[in-house]
Amino acid sequence: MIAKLIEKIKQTNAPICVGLDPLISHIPDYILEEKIKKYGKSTKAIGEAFFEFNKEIIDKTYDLIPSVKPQIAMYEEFGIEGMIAYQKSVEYAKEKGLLVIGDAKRGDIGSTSLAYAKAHIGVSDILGEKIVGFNTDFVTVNPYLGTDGVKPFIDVCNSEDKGIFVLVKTSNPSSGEFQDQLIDGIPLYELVAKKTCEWGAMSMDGNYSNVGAVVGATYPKMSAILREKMPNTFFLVPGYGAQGGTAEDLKPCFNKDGLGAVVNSSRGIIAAYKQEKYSVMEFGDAARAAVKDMIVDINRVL
Ligand SMILES: O=c1ccn([C@@H]2O[C@H](COP(=O)(O)O)[C@@H](O)[C@H]2O)c(=O)[nH]1
Repeated sequence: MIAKLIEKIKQTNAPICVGLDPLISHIPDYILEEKIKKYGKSTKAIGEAFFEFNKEIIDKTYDLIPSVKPQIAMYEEFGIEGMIAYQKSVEYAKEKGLLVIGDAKRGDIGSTSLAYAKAHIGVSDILGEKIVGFNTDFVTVNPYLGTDGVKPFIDVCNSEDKGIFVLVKTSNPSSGEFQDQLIDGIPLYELVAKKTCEWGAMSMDGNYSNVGAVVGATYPKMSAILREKMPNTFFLVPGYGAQGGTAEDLKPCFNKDGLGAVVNSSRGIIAAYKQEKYSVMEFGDAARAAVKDMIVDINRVL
């Protein structure tokens, strides 16, 4: 699957994914009011509003980008109706030819991880009938439980041609609390990186592995170390834009061939219409313009 992502990045010349992280405060009033009129102040209204919002963002950007990354938490907040909006958004993005990275940060004991892997990137068997759950192309994985918590995801990557991104060095301010702790003189994030490379060797897809790494844009010195230690690992890089990561900060995430990373921006794209020059009706056009700016900004440093 990573080879497909790389192919689409080359086609679009855009190593980016648009984060579909809707919040009620992102939804234009005219959409929210229409849904509330129809369904009342309910989770159904929010789910419908989220899908309409995402659909417009996808319609206005799909020809420019290789991928989207819906953040499942934003949908889970609204229970079943939120999850329906998640699934509909995943399906719609795929219909438009986009690859979908489900940001769910799953991971548990082996048997439970297998269920998560099947739910997000795999297939399940119902009395001989094969069915898919969310059917995303990639899912983010929390490695805290170790190899038996990650291996089921790798098995599913291999059987279904899918991919995962393992949390290695996250973008948030407190990420160092655990991730930077030294163990025998080596920071934990480097140990996780080493393990991720070992896991990656079990699922190579061309020059890169289907087992990628989440590496935050906000720690460029650490990204440089990781890039050197993980030459065959593709990075999913959050933290650009709203969290302060700049194009210069992203540079170390890429290999010399200009590949090796896909950069996420969520609020920076989907809430771009909040700038003064746009009206609320133009939220899709604002997202398109923000994507174009992001592509130029990143290509400038590659
Ligand atoms: O280290 C991490 C891992 C995941 N994320 C997720 O990426 C987006 C970032 O959103 P922005 O609005 O572009 O800041 C969000 O879904 C996070 O949960 C991350 O930020 N850092």
